[in-house]
Amino acid sequence: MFELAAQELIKQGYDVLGGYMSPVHDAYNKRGLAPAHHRVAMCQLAADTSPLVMVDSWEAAQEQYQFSLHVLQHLERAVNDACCPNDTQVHCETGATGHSSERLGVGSTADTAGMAGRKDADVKQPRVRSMLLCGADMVESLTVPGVWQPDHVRSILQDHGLVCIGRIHSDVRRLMADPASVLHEFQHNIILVEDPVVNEISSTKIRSELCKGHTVRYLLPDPVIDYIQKEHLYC
Ligand SMILES: Nc1ncnc2c1ncn2[C@@H]1O[C@H](COP(=O)(O)OP(=O)(O)OP(=O)(O)O)[C@@H](O)[C@H]1O
Ligand SMILES: NC(=O)c1ccc[n+]([C@@H]2O[C@H](COP(=O)(O)O)[C@@H](O)[C@H]2O)c1
Repeated sequence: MFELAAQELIKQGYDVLGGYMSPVHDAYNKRGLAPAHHRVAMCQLAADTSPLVMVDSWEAAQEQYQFSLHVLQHLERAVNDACCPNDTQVHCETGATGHSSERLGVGSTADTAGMAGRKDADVKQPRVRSMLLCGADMVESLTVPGVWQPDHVRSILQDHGLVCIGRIHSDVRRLMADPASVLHEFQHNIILVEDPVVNEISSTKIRSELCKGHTVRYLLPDPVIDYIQKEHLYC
């Protein structure tokens, strides 16, 4: 997901600093999830060899569940504080065609955005913006009543933006074409990326295969598989 997102953003003229995986808080209570400290450790192992992807354990470490908007806000603050002190930052408006002066972090609530960046006290640095990276099923969920708070959806779309990786069974283009939809209103802030190699990988399916004792080799990085076996997760 991160590689596809970064490739598309760079093609569109963005300056991508990196991607963050942010494992969800245990209080999200999604069935089948391992405890957060194990998910943070597995994400770290998966990101270890990536020059792009990092892990942010802030969300998982909070006292209660955090909404995705607040995770994006935290990430943006943390990256900007680390990249450049306040007095060396400038806000950049994004033009319709050129984003080259904008620096981005991409966040995926996978149970995601990024940073690197030069620090030059003498030069005004553009502010980094965090974006939500997710699959098309999650973008669809933004329009399902009761799942997300409408003001959060507006802020995510307006202030941050979305990178959406296509998933079969999810038709985001159709939703975006509906003039009544918030996705239509903010379509200029939604970047759709089609995976050239369609994959139906789902974390629920992987957990289910693990539970049956079946192989998941090549679906997960080897160090993550080793960790799952060592910690006896998902069985
Ligand atoms: N194969 C995939 N293609 C595109 N996006 C994906 C894919 N798998 C996961 N994602 C996205 O990654 C994010 C985190 O997904 P999550 O960990 O909930 O896994 P999931 O596979 O969507 O879960 P489930 O098995 O419950 O559907 C979501 O935004 C989801 O849409
Ligand atoms: N209101 C919200 O901020 C909101 C609602 C639903 C899911 N999410 C996030 O989406 C991610 C994936 O959730 P699911 O695995 O349930 O699709 C999680 O990180 C979760 O926190 C956020």
